[in-house]
Amino acid sequence: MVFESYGVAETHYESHVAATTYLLRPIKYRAPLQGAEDGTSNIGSNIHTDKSFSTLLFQNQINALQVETKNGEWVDVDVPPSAFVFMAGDAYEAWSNGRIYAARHQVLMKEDKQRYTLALFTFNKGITDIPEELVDETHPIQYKPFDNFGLAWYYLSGASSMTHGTAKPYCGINAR
Ligand SMILES: O=C(O)CCC(=O)C(=O)O
Ligand SMILES: [Fe+2]
Repeated sequence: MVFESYGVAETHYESHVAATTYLLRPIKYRAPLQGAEDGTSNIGSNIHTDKSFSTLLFQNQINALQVETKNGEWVDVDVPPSAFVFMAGDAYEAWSNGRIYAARHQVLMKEDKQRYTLALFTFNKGITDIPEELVDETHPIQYKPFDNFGLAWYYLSGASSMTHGTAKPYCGINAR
């Protein structure tokens, strides 16, 4: 759908799918500790952006995900029972030449119940080029061709902020 809406399905979708690899991660979050005083026992996952191309989330009907909007407001994501959450990762942001935003998010546990999430991450193998169709006068090129796993290792090595996006620092043009 996204590739179609940008008019790059014919030229880029097949090669994209051929280069896609998947990682399924089941996650268990414990309920907040009762009586804990440090105020952090409800943190299920710290603020981050995903290092994947895309992420699909399915949860056991316990809401806890919060996403930051572009203007810095944190919103609770109320996920209907049989719905999935689709998130764009740093690689999607770079591939789309910054048109798609990899939102920061976190997991804050509120209910006194365990939470389970199935997270399906997609990553691109090899070097990902920025489609030339997504570069024009109003969208000058912002990212260099990049290696999605290289981006993830860059983050894990501690070379960039743990709480902000990794696309700009890893493969941004004029990155600081
Ligand atoms: O459990 C969730 O809802 C989010 C998990 C997450 O952000 C992640 O694994 O990257
Ligand atoms: Fe995430």
